[in-house]
Amino acid sequence: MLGATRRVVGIIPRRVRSVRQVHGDGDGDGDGEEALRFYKSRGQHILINPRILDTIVRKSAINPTDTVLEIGPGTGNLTLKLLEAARKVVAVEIDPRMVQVLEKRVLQRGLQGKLRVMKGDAMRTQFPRFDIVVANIPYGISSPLVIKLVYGATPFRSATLLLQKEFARRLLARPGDSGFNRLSVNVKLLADVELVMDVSKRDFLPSPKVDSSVVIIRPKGQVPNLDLHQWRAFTRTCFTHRSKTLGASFKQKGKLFDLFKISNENDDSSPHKGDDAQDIGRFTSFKEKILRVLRTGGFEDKRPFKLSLEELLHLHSLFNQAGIYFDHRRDPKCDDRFDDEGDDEDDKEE
Ligand SMILES: C[S@@+](CC[C@H](N)C(=O)[O-])C[C@H]1O[C@@H](n2cnc3c(N)ncnc32)[C@H](O)[C@@H]1O
Repeated sequence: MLGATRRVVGIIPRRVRSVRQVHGDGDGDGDGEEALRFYKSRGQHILINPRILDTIVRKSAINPTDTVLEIGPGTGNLTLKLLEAARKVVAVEIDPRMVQVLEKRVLQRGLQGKLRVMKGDAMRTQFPRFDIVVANIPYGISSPLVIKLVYGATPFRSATLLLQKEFARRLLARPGDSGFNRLSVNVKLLADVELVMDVSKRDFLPSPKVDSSVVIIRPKGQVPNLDLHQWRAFTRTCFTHRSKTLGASFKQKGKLFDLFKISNENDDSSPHKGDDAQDIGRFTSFKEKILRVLRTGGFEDKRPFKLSLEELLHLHSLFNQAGIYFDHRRDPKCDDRFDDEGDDEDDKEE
């Protein structure tokens, strides 16, 4: 949307030089240095501090044999450094204007043989094989993108990501921390996250309203033996109201009914399936079964954001042992659904 954009060139003359530096060769010959409009709606905040760019590349520990996946290369400030360090860079960019500038700059350096540009939405793109991810991503897709990487089918060594600071804190949060939510626990199940550094809003052009942080996500060597769809549906149910007790959360009629339907669908042997009167009776005993599981495990009075990963895994297995499921889709190979993990109902209220 045009109203949401910010035309940097022209408004702030002092910055014109910087804008040329971010998307041209900076020699002032006008070659590839035409004014670019940066779209806020696309998260177009270009990282212009060379010290931060160098640190990101150094901390990523790129091997010369690596294929690096970069999401949102923009005008290529990071891409050029990645191309020097890696065997190959696969860059996924949605904005054709950015692709044009990027390809021109890469050509000028003679590095085009190492770059593969995939034009399109990273959330709709099937990533090819890669060893590591290094990216200053558009913040609007942080949550689904992190889940797409961590829960995706492609094994990788690490993902160095520049993220909104608050979002990064959620990835780093521990049980009991105010930021600990469904995203934190889902990422924690499969990966370790390390904070590299905080980055000021002044290091971008145009400056965003928020500060940023660089983190490194490293997939764990061992993946727990459980159906990840079931797990993610389970954490969605638990964290809808992060600070309510699980007893109160699971007593909500809508939630109970959804679970009843899912568990009922899974129980093909039920002799009373489809019988209304029997269904009411079965719904009541289903509710009691849920509460029994919570009580037996000592979870009824616990709040999800205070539970450790191990405790949540234990509760999940207790539910499954009792025949209670959270998602009717049972195909663990199906990994194409990456909904937003961060927004539980309590977050929306904040
Ligand atoms: C924060 S800028 C980063 C630019 C550059 N990597 C840098 O560090 O300066 C984000 C980039 O992601 C692109 N982008 C936004 N949404 C995208 C999406 N869904 N898929 C792929 N690229 C996207 C934007 O066009 C923009 O170039």
